Amino acid sequence: MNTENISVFELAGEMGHEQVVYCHDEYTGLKAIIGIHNTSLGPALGGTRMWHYATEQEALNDVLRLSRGMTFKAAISGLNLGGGKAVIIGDAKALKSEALLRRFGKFVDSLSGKYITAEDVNMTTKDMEYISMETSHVTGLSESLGGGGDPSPVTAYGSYMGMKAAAKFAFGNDDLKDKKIAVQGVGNVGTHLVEYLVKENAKVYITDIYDDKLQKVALQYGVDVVGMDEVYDLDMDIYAPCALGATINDDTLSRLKCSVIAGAANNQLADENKHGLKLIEKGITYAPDFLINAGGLINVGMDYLGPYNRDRVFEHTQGIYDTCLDILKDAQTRNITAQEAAMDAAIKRINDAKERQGRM
Ligand SMILES: NC(=O)c1ccc[n+]([C@@H]2O[C@H](COP(=O)([O-])OP(=O)(O)OC[C@H]3O[C@@H](n4cnc5c(N)ncnc54)[C@H](O)[C@@H]3O)[C@@H](O)[C@H]2O)c1
Repeated sequence: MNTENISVFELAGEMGHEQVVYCHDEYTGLKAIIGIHNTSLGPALGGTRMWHYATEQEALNDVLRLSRGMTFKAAISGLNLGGGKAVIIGDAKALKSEALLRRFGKFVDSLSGKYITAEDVNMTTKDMEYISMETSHVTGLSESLGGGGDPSPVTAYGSYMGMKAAAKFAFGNDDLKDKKIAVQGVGNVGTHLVEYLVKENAKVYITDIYDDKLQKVALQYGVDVVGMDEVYDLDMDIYAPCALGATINDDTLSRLKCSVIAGAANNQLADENKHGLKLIEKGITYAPDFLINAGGLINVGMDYLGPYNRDRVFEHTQGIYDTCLDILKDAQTRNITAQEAAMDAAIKRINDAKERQGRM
């Protein structure tokens, strides 16, 4: 969609946003936009991203797109939370300061809990600490401050659960022993995922941009390294994208020989509809990304709703297995893509809440 000449109201109307808040502070140089997409299920939770956007329009598009995504992720995860997100415009290295973050915290506070912030790209747990000096509507604080800490192990666990459910659907059982699995990206999430897979005696292959990371993980877990492009031609049962989005596209779909795709990366399908349908045509079972990578959100969400308990977080995240299996069966019955079935389930939960509130 060309959004250049569209007003904020038109854009928000088209995407279903409730509120868009512009935050400005001359002294600290703060320019931020908070997007509150939907609060039917609860307060809108989503991280703050700091990015050097080329234009304000680009920042607006990003915050609207990301906050909308959070609504569906929270809904499908069974959390009583809505979807929101914030962007701070500017180069984090040059502009980020305690004063700017605290000023931003005051803006978050002015929304009285309708929006809850957390970490995202170019933000750290330390930054969350500064924000928390001005508002209690922040989550993702470090463990030393009583927060849930690093969400990546939980995201990896949820992705692992989603992968097992997809395996059950595709192969008739969820045992990953001897399954050939390629993990693309051994960063925070990918490395934890490798650990789960190795424990189950899967045959794991890894790839990454950075050779040092690859060697370290290969040595630690005894797994094989494959080339960054070679991974798409690998003779494998399961492909687990844990690096970038849009790796399922026209090019890779003509090469992938796997039976299952299940990984943590966001927006894996370059074109949700076109490539979702192509996956059905090729007989590849696809575990919807926003469903199976929701462990991180579950971690920060349960941290905010409190009291935080790591065991409860993992228990809730385990539920991704059943949800994923239900979604895959539903998609098959209705002959629609898994992504579409997952979206329908999320929308249904939101509409049920609206109905209870007399808003439908
Ligand atoms: N961290 C979380 O809790 C979380 C939650 C939800 C979704 N995700 C998504 O999961 C993915 C991984 O997150 P992360 O926190 O592990 O990030 P990360 O930055 O720690 O790891 C990503 C890894 O992918 C590698 N990589 C980048 N491009 C690559 C390529 N073309 N081929 C192979 N490797 C490549 C990077 O070198 C890095 O090691 C991201 O898409 C992220 O948006 C993460």
